[in-house]
Amino acid sequence: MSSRARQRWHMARKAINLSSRNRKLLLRSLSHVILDVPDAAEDENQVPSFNINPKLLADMVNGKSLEFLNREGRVEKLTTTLESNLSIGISGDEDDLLKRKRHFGSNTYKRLPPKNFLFFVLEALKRMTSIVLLVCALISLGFGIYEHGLKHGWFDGVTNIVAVLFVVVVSATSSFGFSKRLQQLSYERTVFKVVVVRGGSHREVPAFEVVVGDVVSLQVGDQLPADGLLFKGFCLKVEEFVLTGESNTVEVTVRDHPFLLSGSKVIDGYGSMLVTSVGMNTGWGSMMSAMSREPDDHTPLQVQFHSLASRIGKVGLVVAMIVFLVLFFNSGETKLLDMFKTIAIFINSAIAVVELAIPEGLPLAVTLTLSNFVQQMKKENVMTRKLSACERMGEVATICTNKTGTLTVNEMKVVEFWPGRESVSYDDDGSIARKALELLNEGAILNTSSFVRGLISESDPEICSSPTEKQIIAWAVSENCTRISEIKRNCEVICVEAFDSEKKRSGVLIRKREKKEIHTHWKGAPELILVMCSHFYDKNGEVKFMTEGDRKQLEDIITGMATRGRRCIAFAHKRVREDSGQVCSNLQENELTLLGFLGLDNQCREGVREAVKLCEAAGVKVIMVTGDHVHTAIAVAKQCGILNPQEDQYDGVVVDGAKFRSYSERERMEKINGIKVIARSSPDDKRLLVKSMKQRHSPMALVGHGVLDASALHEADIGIAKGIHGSEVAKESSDMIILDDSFLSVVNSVRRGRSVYNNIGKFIQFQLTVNVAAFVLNFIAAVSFGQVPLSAIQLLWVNVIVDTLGALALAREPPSDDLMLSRPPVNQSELLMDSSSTLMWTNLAAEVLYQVIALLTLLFKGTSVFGLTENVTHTLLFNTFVLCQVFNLVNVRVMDKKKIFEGLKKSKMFLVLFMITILVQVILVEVINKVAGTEKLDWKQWITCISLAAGSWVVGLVVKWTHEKTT
Ligand SMILES: Nc1ncnc2c1ncn2[C@@H]1O[C@H](COP(=O)(O)OP(=O)(O)OP(=O)(O)O)[C@@H](O)[C@H]1O
Ligand SMILES: [Ca+2]
Repeated sequence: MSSRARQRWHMARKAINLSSRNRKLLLRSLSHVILDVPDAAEDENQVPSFNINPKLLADMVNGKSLEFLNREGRVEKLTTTLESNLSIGISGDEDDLLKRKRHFGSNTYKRLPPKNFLFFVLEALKRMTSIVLLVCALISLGFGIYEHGLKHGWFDGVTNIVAVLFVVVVSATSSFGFSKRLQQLSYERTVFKVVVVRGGSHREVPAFEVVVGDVVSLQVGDQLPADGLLFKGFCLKVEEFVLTGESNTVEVTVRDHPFLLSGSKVIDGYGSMLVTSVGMNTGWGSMMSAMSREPDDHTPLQVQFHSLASRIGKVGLVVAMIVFLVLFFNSGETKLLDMFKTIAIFINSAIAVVELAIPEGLPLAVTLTLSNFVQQMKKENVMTRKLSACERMGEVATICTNKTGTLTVNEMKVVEFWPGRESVSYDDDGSIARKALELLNEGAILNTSSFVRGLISESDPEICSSPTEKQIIAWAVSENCTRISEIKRNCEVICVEAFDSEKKRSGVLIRKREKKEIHTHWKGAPELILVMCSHFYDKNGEVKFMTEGDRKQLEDIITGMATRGRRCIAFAHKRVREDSGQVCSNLQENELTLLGFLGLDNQCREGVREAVKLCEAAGVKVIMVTGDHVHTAIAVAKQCGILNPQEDQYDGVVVDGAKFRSYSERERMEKINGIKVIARSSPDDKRLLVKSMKQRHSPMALVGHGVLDASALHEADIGIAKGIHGSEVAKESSDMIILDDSFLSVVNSVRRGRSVYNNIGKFIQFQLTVNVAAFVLNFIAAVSFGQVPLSAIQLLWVNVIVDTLGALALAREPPSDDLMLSRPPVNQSELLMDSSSTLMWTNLAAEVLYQVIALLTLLFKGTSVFGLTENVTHTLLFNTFVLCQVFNLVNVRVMDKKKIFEGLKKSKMFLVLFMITILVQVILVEVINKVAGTEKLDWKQWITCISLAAGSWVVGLVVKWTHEKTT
């Protein structure tokens, strides 16, 4: 026996032994028992893996019990108990992770089982129209059997029932598919990554893989993946998640308040935590579990169409009743038996009228289109978090975007260095004063919230941080040969003020271990740093007092750099006297010495200029909201084509954030139209911008990334977070995430959003043409002949084409390029009413008119003029009707273009469905005549049908041509 087989045999024997001891286990399936055993076997050998009860740990953090923590010997002791290490984390190998998951559980939460298909079928069955139709179909079945006996009488009744069930299944499928999509979205919404330290190196892992004992690095904007204890941190503030759903800001400190709750958000500072409970042991986990049922996120269009479909259905019912009554009172039957016979036929007609009238296809088409949108967008680097965003994207009239990484590439480059008043070019002999440069490097390395991923490689470390900080550190390392580990070894960080877009600067307080000195380092937007300085280092390394003249000169340097499009960062420093042992905890903000400026170049992304142009053509305004200097903003805006080369700061197109904030509400509303760039903005400006836009009822999309952008993202019509450099908090408040951070993806989703409306418009046109044409035809036929001309199975087939094939074929139509050209954004409230839909309505009316006339002529004249039998006439009618719809589908696909075959080759789905429909139609007419109630047609008759159907193309062309001439 191989060792593996022996092992399994061994396990199985153990299992049986075990289960015979424990009767309960036997009740479970055997495979389950066998799988369970390895734990038991292992547990027997190395009894309890961790000497602590997960429940107690959970209670400690939830109850914030310092007492318990102290009893357990604080974080240090707990770390040992949890077999972790505060500096190198857990080992993170498979066995270790498995052991932790077994004892403490994994960081996932139980989800309620999703609603199954049957649920939706029952839902659909419960609708009034379905019930009425089903009852009618049953009655018609009863009459059929009564009249013709079981053998011959069941057919029509059963076909009717199938037709009703078909309607039910279609609407259930669409709701089911939609609920699955929502579930997928709600799952994707909860997935995020965190940085953990395992085996001594930083790694990014999905939050649900975090285990108890993990050391997690926390930065501004992170979401806490689990409950835990802070053991190292600076000015860490979190917005705490409370079970009631409220949130409040809490300062977390290592000594007095180290408790961190899962689901909270870091809004300031940074730190590291030790994970103590995960998954269902946390308050967040149990809440998420309770909420895991898919949210009710129906989009406006869906709501609109659901109610439209059910309203039409009800109207259909009423009309059917009228048809029935008219027929009944006109029939003049007196004998009871005959009366029943007639009723049965009338009921069949009534069902036909209603079935064709209900556009179940509408909600289905919307659902399919939206699903398709989400899928396609994912391929194009956009993750949809809220389904309604798909539609709203098509309405967007303004896109407010930041600059760095979105309009520009994610990478920056240090291209200018000004120690003091002179710039340094690297071709120089490197005669920069050592002292100042050393301090600057120190500031660059320590005054940051970045961390090095993996093991530190001194020459080329992989730094995780914002593009700015990444570049600054890379510059210090490569140009100045700074050794990160050496600096970190020599200095201890005492206090930190982390960078955020509001403060626009960051600072640290460090203690030099050897020299016993304390230093303050600041870096940030140069104007802000300059005002804190009283001295400066000049190029030769001398500290000089900053006269007004010097200050002016330095300001000019800053403006000059900005005009060249650089992001400028100033560095300043101060040595603070070591007060004997006294803990120094605040950063000094005056009398600093300026160390120098760095200028970072940030090129525009490829294609941004074209994308901005495209937006302009599409009537979408682009506003750049950046934290950068006014001149930097102008330079970059000109590069991207947001500003014309002549436009200037003084034209009202560019405003300073401070000025924008100071406007009164009215002023802001007046000016907002002209604004194209907001510079030196704070996150609050974005909120003000969103608010004003909302007041103007102009739908807007906002791109954001920082933690402070969250509320603006939330309030914007469409909040778009950046995938790479966006904080978790920003992502959480967004409707969409651009995974590649690129502005091009935003523009692309506008195009896709428009195609959602476009495709739905096409489908409405198609579906309503069939509905109305069939309805009118059947109504007239029923009233004049007492019977609809189509047999039950023919009706069923027509309904299949109408409700599903059309939706399937049109929902996947790729967006055409001209969706963005010379077309204003869609206006939701005017949907189906605005100018672009006039064509749709005219088209619809013309098609219906043509079809009804053609078909009625066939119906009324078929027998009398052409001498056809009644059955051949009806087959001709049926065939022409179906072919008309298929031809019209081709016509509708391109809506307003005259070249109806353009791009047809690319629409694979469309072609396949087109072929299938025609094939089935041929089979119905030529092969299964008996079942379908048709008569074989000769080639002349086929040509007649096809020519009549092709008439719908002619009608379409005429309408499009007239539309073009009149507009
Ligand atoms: N890590 C940092 N440390 C210190 N100062 C910074 C840092 N990053 C940026 N700054 C300074 O703060 C200013 C604003 O930067 P911020 O990152 O807030 O811009 P933003 O609002 O995100 O704009 P955008 O992303 O459009 O460029 C910059 O011009 C720069 O001078
Ligand atoms: Ca229908």
